[in-house]
Amino acid sequence: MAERTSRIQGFYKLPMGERLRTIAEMTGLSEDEVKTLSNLGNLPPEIADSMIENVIGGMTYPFAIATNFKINGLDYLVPMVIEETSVVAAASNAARMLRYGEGIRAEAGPQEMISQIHLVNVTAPQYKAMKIIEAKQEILEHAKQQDPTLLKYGGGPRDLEVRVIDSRMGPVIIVHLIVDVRDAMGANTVNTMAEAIAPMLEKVTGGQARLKIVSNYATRRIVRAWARTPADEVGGLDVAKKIVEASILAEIDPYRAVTHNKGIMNGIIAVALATAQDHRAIEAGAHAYASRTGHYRPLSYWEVDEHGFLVGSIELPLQVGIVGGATRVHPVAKIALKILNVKTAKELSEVMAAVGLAQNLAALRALVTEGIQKGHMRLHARNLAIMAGATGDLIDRIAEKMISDGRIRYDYAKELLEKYLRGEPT
Ligand SMILES: CC(C)(COP(=O)([O-])OP(=O)([O-])OC[C@H]1O[C@@H](n2cnc3c(N)ncnc32)[C@H](O)[C@@H]1OP(=O)([O-])[O-])[C@@H](O)C(=O)NCCC(=O)NCCSC(=O)C[C@@](C)(O)CC(=O)[O-]
Ligand SMILES: NC(=O)C1=CN([C@@H]2O[C@H](COP(=O)(O)OP(=O)(O)OC[C@H]3O[C@@H](n4cnc5c(N)ncnc54)[C@H](OP(=O)(O)O)[C@@H]3O)[C@@H](O)[C@H]2O)C=CC1
Repeated sequence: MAERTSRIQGFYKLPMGERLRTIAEMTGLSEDEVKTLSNLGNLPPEIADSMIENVIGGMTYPFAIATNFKINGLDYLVPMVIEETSVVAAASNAARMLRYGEGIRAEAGPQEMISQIHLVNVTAPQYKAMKIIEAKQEILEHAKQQDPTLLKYGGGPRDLEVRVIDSRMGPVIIVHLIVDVRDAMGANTVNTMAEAIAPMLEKVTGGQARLKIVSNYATRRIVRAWARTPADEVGGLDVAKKIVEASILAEIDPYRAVTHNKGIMNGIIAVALATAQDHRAIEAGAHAYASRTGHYRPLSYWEVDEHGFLVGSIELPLQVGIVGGATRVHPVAKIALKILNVKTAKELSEVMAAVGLAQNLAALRALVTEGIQKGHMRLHARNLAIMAGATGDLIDRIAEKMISDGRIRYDYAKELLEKYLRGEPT
């Protein structure tokens, strides 16, 4: 085995196969392990090697379709990529409960991103803030020139906002460039514009521009979804009221709110992965929004209305695109968008918010009725059987036996496997 060291100068310059061999030799990977790792699945090697750096192989997650979604009166087949059992089943389950009327309603506002330009060493910052406002049209015009394609699609810079913030290094000026990015996630677009206008801002203020970068706190890209369904769809008024109690717990206790929101993100991130979105940006923005009052809150609420219907609503920022980033590079993301059949980034964000709301309902309903483990662990039983070493039809036999015995555990899966292999009765 070659010496194990992390200092590998010029590793990135090696061809992908050589990088893999280098790592395999250093870490003692077997031939089988090398073969598994080098399988890029449905990603062509040249794409894999250019999407990120130092690539040595691929890792495939399952690609699934959540069924039953009716959003704004339209049926959607929702692609999901995720490693967690029961998320897709749960989304489909709740989507079925929310098909009443037009199904889940969803509405996103303009697709505006914020880019920040951070100015330091500005003398008389309050006055200079006014001078920036005075030069606004000229600055926006310059920003516009950076992206003719975006202008062609009706997007482009919309506004400039200026704040003076006190800090431990004295006052700093933060300029927000607001850009309608149309169907792109928009980070690259607005970063280019921010860098282009920074010298103008330096000239106007006499200060120095430091950071010029998108803000992932995408408060100008809010999406809302809401749904109303007869209580019978979720198991009756008693269940509906318990779902409301669970929702209230998330409102008063951040320890619960974080898990409540995690359940929402199960659905949103699964769609984000299937369509190759920047899911870190989505997560960061969503959790910041959940804390906007200074207190971490749930992103969704459940209530019972005056007719005894269960009603739910969700509001969060979503920064997603159907062009740009990896969305048109990854062949599977392109297929996902085709299956989803969304025409704009706005529509994609509406679908994602609706999925988040349904995902949340499925989890809360399970939590206030049979508990999460029953449905989740039933579906997880096959994973445990595989982890224990089962193959072929033994996977289902072991999973079913664990479910019927109510003992869905790894040690029991192992015990059953050994018994089956020895031909003993179980
Ligand atoms: C798991 C279910 C759906 C079973 O639920 P069930 O009542 O046994 O399902 P069912 O057999 O009555 O089927 C109802 C529908 O569910 C779907 N469905 C049902 N089974 C499948 C399956 N195998 N594969 C795909 N889809 C499935 C399917 O759409 C089906 O409709 P149909 O097609 O028959 O007309 C239910 O128990 C459930 O919704 N559980 C919630 C599970 C969940 O939320 N999992 C997320 C992971 S846990 C977590 O990370 C988040 C959490 C929970 O901590 C968040 C929080 O605390 O808020
Ligand atoms: N903090 C963050 O979130 C950061 C994220 N990123 C990354 O940035 C990427 C996303 O940036 P993004 O700007 O979307 O990517 P791209 O630059 O790849 O795509 C946007 C470009 O697509 C072109 N375009 C074509 N059709 C349209 C349309 N209908 N609507 C809008 N634009 C259109 C535009 O011009 P043209 O064709 O002229 O390019 C536009 O500038 C992601 O990979 C993300 O991970 C990068 C830095 C920081």
